[in-house]
Amino acid sequence: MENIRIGFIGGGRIIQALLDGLNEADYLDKMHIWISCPSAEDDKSLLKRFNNTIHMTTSNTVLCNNCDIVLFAVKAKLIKSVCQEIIKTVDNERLKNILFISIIPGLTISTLNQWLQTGENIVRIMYNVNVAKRNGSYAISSPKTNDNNPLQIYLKSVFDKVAYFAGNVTETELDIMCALIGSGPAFFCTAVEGLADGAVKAGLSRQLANTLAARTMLGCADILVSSSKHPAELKNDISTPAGTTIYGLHELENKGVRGAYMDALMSAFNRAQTMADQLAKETK
Ligand SMILES: NC(=O)C1=CN([C@@H]2O[C@H](COP(=O)(O)OP(=O)(O)OC[C@H]3O[C@@H](n4cnc5c(N)ncnc54)[C@H](OP(=O)(O)O)[C@@H]3O)[C@@H](O)[C@H]2O)C=CC1
Ligand SMILES: O=C(O)[C@@H]1CCC=N1
Repeated sequence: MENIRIGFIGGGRIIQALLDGLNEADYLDKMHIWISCPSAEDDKSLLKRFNNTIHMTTSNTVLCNNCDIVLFAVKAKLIKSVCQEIIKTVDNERLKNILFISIIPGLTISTLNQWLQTGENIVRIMYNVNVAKRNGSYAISSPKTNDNNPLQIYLKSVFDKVAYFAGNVTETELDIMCALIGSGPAFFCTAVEGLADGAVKAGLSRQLANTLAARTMLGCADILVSSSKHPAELKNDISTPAGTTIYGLHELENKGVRGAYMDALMSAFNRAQTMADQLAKETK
């Protein structure tokens, strides 16, 4: 297992978050990691940042020829051309031995399979930027035939170092999780930013307001995760009758904050499904 080589096609923000987390787990130097991206030749900042523990190339073909697991981490609009490039340039037998992973929202295993034509060696994963601090969440969607695949077992052991495993789920559930865990950090950031802005308006310094808003969210999440308390219970514990909190909560209800979060989740989920449909049409 220790000799398994993982390649990332695309080395952007979500891959760097994963590498940060694995580095913090003291695991990066025990792995064999390749990254391919157009800027690999000119930009050595990732090599520096990870102490040359990774290999970088501009060639997706070189990466596929050197890796057992290949994870697609490019923008959705590029994925078809990347797959076409790979099937043209990499030997067919080699392609069949690779476990392909996609973290691209919506993109289904069936669409990827039509482009790659390598059988059932395709798995979808969704995870989030929180892996950078080993506090991520992830889920897998894969054909049953991959359950005992040593490459998938190894991949899971890697993600387990930096993220909570939400389970083996259907592809629709993975799209819901894309909205909840993938986009969720951005949704929470808007709450942190709004609360901090309010504190600044009331007179607190920007730095203190940002730090305290974020730390308040962190502490609250810790209680909810460790106690399995319902969020409404914690909210009720905090709300003194005729006190400050219930006045603030009334404002949030007047502005429809819960409906706004529900709409945000549904909109992100629907977007993943629309992207899936658009990508599926590209196979025709
Ligand atoms: N950001 C997030 O929180 C999450 C993102 N995702 C998904 O992951 C994917 C990547 O997202 P993210 O990391 O944020 O995006 P970024 O824009 O940060 O990174 C994209 C990467 O793709 C590389 N790239 C561009 N063209 C090619 C090519 N032809 N071959 C190989 N690599 C290429 C870029 O390289 P260069 O810089 O050299 O151009 C860059 O390293 C997206 O599909 C996104 O939806 C999924 C879950 C969470
Ligand atoms: O915004 C996006 O499309 C990606 C997927 C989840 C988080 N970022």
